[in-house]
Amino acid sequence: MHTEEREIILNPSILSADFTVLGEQLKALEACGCRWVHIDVMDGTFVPPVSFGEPVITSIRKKSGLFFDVHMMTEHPDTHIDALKKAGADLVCVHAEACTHLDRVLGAIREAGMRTGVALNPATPLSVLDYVLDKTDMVLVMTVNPGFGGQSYLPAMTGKIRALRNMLEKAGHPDIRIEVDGGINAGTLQTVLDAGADVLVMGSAVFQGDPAENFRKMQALVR
Ligand SMILES: O=C(CO)[C@H](O)[C@H](O)COP(=O)(O)O
Ligand SMILES: [Fe+2]
Repeated sequence: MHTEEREIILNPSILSADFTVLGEQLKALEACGCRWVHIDVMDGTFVPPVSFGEPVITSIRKKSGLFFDVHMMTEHPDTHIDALKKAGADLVCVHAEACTHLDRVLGAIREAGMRTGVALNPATPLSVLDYVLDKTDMVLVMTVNPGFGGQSYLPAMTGKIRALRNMLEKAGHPDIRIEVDGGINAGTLQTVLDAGADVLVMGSAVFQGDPAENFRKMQALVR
C-alpha cells in the first residue's frame, strides 16, 4: 500500500476529556465520522501519573462503538491482556521499554483476539522493532515524553517517523500503521503526515473546547 492510498485516522485521546460528559462527547465525535478513540492507561510507575484502567474502559465501552486503541503506559502490560479484552479493547499498544519479552507479549495480545501496537519513547531506537514486525499491527512513535497531555511536539521525531516509514516499506510491511502521539495539532499535523504517520492522536487539540467542532476542523485540515 502506498502512502497516498492510506486512510488517515484521527484518534482523539480521552486523557484531556471531561469525564463527567465523556459518553455524550464520544457519541458526538462518532456522529461526525470519528472511528477510533485513544485510551491512555498510566500506572504511576512507568510514567508518574495514574490515569485509569479496565473499569473505566468497561464503562465507556457500554456507551461507544468506537475502535478502542489502548496505550499502555505501564510496567508489566502482559498482566492486563485478558482484562483489557474483557473490558472491550480492540488494540493494545505496549511500550517496548516496559517489555522484557516483547515478542511473547505481542503474541499473547493477538492470541486474545486484539490488534497489537509497539510504542517507542522518543529516545528508543527503531532497531527494537527488527524482529517483531510480523507480530505488529501498529508502531506508536511518541512525539513527546509520555505521561502528560498538552506538551510540545519534539521536532527530532519527524526524522524518526520518516525513517520508520522507510524501514517498514523496505522490510515488506507497508501496511503496519504509524501512530504519533504528543503535541499533534493544527500546527504539527501536516509535518507528521508528510513524514508518513497515518494514525494521529490528539488530546488537547480535540478535547479543549468543543470536541466535535475541533474534530471537524482537524478533518478539514487532513482533506
Ligand atoms: O500518551 C499520551 C501522553 O503521554 C497522550 O495520548 C496524550 O493525551 C497526548 O496529549 P496531547 O495531544 O495533548 O499532546
Ligand atoms: Fe497516548
